Amino acid sequence: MAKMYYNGDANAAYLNGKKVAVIGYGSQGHAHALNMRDSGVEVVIGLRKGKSWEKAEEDGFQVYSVAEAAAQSDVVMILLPDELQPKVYKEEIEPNLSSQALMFAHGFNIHFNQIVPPKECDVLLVAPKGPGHLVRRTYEQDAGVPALFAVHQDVTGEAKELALAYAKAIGSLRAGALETTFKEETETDLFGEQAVLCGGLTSLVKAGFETLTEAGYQPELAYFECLHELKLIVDLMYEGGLEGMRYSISDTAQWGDFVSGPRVVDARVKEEMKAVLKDIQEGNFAKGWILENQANRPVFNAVNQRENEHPIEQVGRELRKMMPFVNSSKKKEVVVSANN
Ligand SMILES: NC(=O)C1=CN([C@@H]2O[C@H](COP(=O)(O)OP(=O)(O)OC[C@H]3O[C@@H](n4cnc5c(N)ncnc54)[C@H](OP(=O)(O)O)[C@@H]3O)[C@@H](O)[C@H]2O)C=CC1
Ligand SMILES: CC[C@](O)(C(C)=O)C(=O)O
Ligand SMILES: [Mg+2]
Ligand SMILES: [Mg+2]
Repeated sequence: MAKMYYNGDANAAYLNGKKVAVIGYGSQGHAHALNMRDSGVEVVIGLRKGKSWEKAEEDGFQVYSVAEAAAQSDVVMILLPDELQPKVYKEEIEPNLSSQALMFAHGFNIHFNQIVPPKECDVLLVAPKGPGHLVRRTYEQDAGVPALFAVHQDVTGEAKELALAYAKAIGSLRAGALETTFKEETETDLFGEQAVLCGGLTSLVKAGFETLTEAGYQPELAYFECLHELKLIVDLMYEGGLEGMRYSISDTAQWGDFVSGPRVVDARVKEEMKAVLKDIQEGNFAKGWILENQANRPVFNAVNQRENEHPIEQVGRELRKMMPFVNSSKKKEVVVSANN
C-alpha cells in the first residue's frame, strides 16, 4: 500500500510566522482560508472587487488586490478558476514574486504549461479530493477531506514539509494524504470528474430518469428513484465501500446489482472511458477547454442552459422546496412561504 500521511506526519511549524495569500474565495478558496485561520495560520485574501470580496470581508479577512496579497505573503495559493489562472498569474502574481512558495489545488496549468513559474520559487500542490464546501463542512465536524500533494520545484528543500503543513491546516491529514506528481494529479482528477464523479454520474442519472418517464412512470417517482436516493446509497458506500452499501440493501437489489449493473456499464463503456483518459493524457481535452474559453464559452453556455432545463431539474426544484433539510437556504424560503 502507498504511504499515507496523517496529522502526526506533518509539522505545523513549517507555516509558523508565515503569511498565506489565498487567491480566490470561491469553493476551495473560502474553505482553505477559513480552515487555515481556524488552525492558527495567518491568512490574507487576494481578489478583484465583487461578490467574493464582500464575502471574504464579512468572514473577517483582510482582502487585497491579487497583486498586493501576493506581494506581502510567503505562500501564494492560487484558487482561481483554472481557465483564468494564466492571465491573472501573468499580470498580477508573477510581477510580485520573489521567493514565495507558489501553490495550486489542481495541476492543470503547470502540467499543460499554461503557467511557467520562476526557478526561484518552490512550486507545490495540495489538492483536496472533494468539493470545497465539503472541505469546510467536514473540518467543522472535526473530520476532513483526503488530499493529494505534489512538489514541482523544491528550491528551499522544504517544499514537501510545507505541503504537509498546509494539508494539515486545511484538515486533510485527518483523512489522509497521498504523495503524487502534478501529472498524475491532473490526469486522474480530470478523468475522475469526467468519467465517474460528474460526467458519468449525471449521464447515468438522466438516462435512468428518462427511461422511467418515457415508459410512462411519474417524473416525481423517477426523481426520487434515480437522483434523491443516490445520496443515501453513496453515503453507505462512503462509510463502508461497496460491501457496506450491499449490506443495507435487499438481496433482491443485490442480485439485480450483480446481473444488471454490468449490462448497463458494459465493456463498451469501459472502452469509452479509456478513450476519455487518452484524450486527457494527450492534451486534447485541455486544448479544447482552452479554446472554448478563448471563444467565450459558446458550447459551455448552451449545454449549461439545456441541462438546467432538463425535466429532472424542473421536478427536482419543486420537490426540494418541501425538503428544507436538504438545503439550509431552501429552509428559509419554505419557512417564509409557510408563514405567509
Ligand atoms: N471546486 C472544487 O471543489 C475543487 C477545485 N479545485 C481547484 O481549485 C481551484 C479553484 O477552483 P474553485 O474553487 O472551483 O473556483 P471558484 O470558481 O469556486 O472560485 C473562483 C474565485 O476566484 C475569484 N476570481 C475569479 N476571477 C478573478 C480575477 N480575475 N481576479 C481575482 N479573483 C478572481 C472569484 O471571485 P468573484 O466572486 O469575483 O468571481 C472566486 O472567488 C481550481 O484550480 C480547481 O481546479 C480542486 C479541487 C476541488
Ligand atoms: C469532482 C470535481 C472536482 O475535481 C472536485 C470537486 O474534486 C472539481 O474540479 O471541482
Ligand atoms: Mg477533484
Ligand atoms: Mg477537478
